[in-house]
Amino acid sequence: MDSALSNHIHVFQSNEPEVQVRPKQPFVIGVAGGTASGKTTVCDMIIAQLHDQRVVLVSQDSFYHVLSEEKLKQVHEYNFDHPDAFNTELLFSCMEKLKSGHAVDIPVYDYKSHKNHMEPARQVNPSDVIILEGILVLHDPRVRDLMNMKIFVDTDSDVRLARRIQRDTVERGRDIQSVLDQYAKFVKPGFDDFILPSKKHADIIIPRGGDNDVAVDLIVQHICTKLGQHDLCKIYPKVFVIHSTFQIRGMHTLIRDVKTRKHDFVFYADRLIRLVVEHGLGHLPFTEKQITTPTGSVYSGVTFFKRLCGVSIIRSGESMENALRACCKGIKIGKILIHREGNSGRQLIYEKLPADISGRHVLLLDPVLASGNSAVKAISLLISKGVPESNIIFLNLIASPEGIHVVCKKFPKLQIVTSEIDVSLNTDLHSNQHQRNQQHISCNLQQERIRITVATQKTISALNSKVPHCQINGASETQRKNEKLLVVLDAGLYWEAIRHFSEILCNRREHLKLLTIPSYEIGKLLDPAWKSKHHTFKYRNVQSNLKALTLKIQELRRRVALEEMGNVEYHALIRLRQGRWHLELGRAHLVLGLRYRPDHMVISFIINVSLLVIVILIL
Ligand SMILES: Nc1ncnc2c1ncn2[C@@H]1O[C@H](COP(=O)(O)OP(=O)(O)O)[C@@H](O)[C@H]1O
Ligand SMILES: Nc1ccn([C@@H]2O[C@H](COP(=O)(O)O)[C@@H](O)[C@H]2O)c(=O)n1
Repeated sequence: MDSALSNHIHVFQSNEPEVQVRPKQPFVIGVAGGTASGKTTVCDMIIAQLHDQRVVLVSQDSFYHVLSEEKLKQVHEYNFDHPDAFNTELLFSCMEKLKSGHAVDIPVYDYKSHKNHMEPARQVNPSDVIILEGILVLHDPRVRDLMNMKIFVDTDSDVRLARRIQRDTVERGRDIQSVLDQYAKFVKPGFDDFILPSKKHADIIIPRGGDNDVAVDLIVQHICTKLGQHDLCKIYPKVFVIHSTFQIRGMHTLIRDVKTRKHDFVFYADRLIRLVVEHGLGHLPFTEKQITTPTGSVYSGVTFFKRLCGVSIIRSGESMENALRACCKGIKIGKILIHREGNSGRQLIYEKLPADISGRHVLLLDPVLASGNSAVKAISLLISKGVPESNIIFLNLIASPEGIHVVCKKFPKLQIVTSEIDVSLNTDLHSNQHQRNQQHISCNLQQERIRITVATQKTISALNSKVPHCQINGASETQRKNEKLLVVLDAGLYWEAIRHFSEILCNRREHLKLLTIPSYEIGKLLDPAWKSKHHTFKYRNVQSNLKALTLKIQELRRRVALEEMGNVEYHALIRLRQGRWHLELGRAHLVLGLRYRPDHMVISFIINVSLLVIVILIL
């Protein structure tokens, strides 16, 4: 160690206990690149964007060896672009101290005098983010290993030379000739021999340096995510965030982008969901197992825990079901529907859970954990059904810090697996961004359902006017039931609507009931107990040569058997375009009826025509 320099670069202990001073490790970023590539400019941009974090910048230049008077006299012969020009031992020890939460004093380098300014030295305090910048910061493996993120600023050499001439003549007291001589003799060879080869260690290469604000934005977002996750994962050891890579950040960027098209959104959301599900499965218990391979050797492995089930929080949770099914063949999936009342109130509307759920590990599915209120309601329900808290793994794509606090404080043994903790969900949980996230997550299901729901609501209100109120016990009760029914229908739970609200539904006119709630037959498959005496249409009457329709019914049966209740193309089944109403419904019914039940249809057709004639005659 240079004695002159080490006198002035010292490391000191904080007086307070370590854990109180720095409860977490700082995030260390190394920024390397050729001379005048824009390293300092990129660092300044990162620091400006990380305005709410404590960031310190350390320059490798501060660790140039102190030159003897003799060397200073021949300074134009000195190679400042060789690794040996730096006191890397001291640099390493300072960075190590900073990383472990200790403050250090570092001198400020003066390029005009080629000296480290001893007085005053710069005190660098431990911070959330430490950026180490310099031409050769990626050269030494020990220094590299201290870094959480390694960046290489890659700028064209002609541009760098031009900048260097300008900068060194204006700011560093050099003339053009000396800059060019130094460049040819030391700077360029140093770049080729040491700086450029260190590029391979970089995690991120930024072409065009400070001009590349997209790269800087991505880096800042990544750092913010890491910083947010550090805190929460430390406070709550049962919170697991899947390892963030630029692939994952890229997918998150896409699913948040308002310009992303629906099918791209679904594709990337599905990819992320799959990663979360796979990660979540890794948190399940296992038992050790030895097997014999085809070559006769014994392999000591593990076997998965088999008593599992999924539970999705309707509606967005359903968008995670396919990923779970793809990973766990034949897994049972239950459902919980929670209705929001005001900002914090939640009402449980509907639940369908495996009867033996108390003996299973439960993967609770909801892509967005925002306020945590719905999650708390759903988890409380699972616990009331006998599921131990520690047997629940809550899987989501995006979690807000607030949601994590709410859930983890109430259920400290429950595990949360998420792909990202998003602080922006905190600021306004009911903001447009949040709503967009929610809509995005479930858009593939929702768009379908909204159309069906609007149509169904119209039908229900149209039908209500036709149902004599005396058939139901009291108008207010009817209203309440209708309201509940609409929520259930809104969730696409048609068979459940039929099962629980049969007294409202069974008095509807036949064809409208059939056409607006075509899942009736599926409901029957699920629960043969419900029967309507008014109902006449039977899909089993469909002629066997109508292959397409038969295949569709088989497909529906298969999906019902798998308990896959969402996303069924009901309209396609009845050959009706979605979003169409009265006329097309009537026409579709007439066509279907005439084809499959001509006897019935002809009679009702005659009755209708007769009624029409009577009305015309009266008028
Ligand atoms: N994108 C840019 N466009 C124009 N000039 C730039 C740009 N980035 C940096 N510079 C200039 O180039 C010189 C070197 O930039 P700097 O960020 O200090 O590079 P380094 O830290 O890699 O030596 C400075 O004078 C700076 O103002
Ligand atoms: N006394 C010195 C020390 C260093 N240099 C040159 O500075 C370059 C590194 O600084 P950047 O800001 O350009 O990254 C390096 O290439 C050295 O040649 C110097 O000229 N004099």
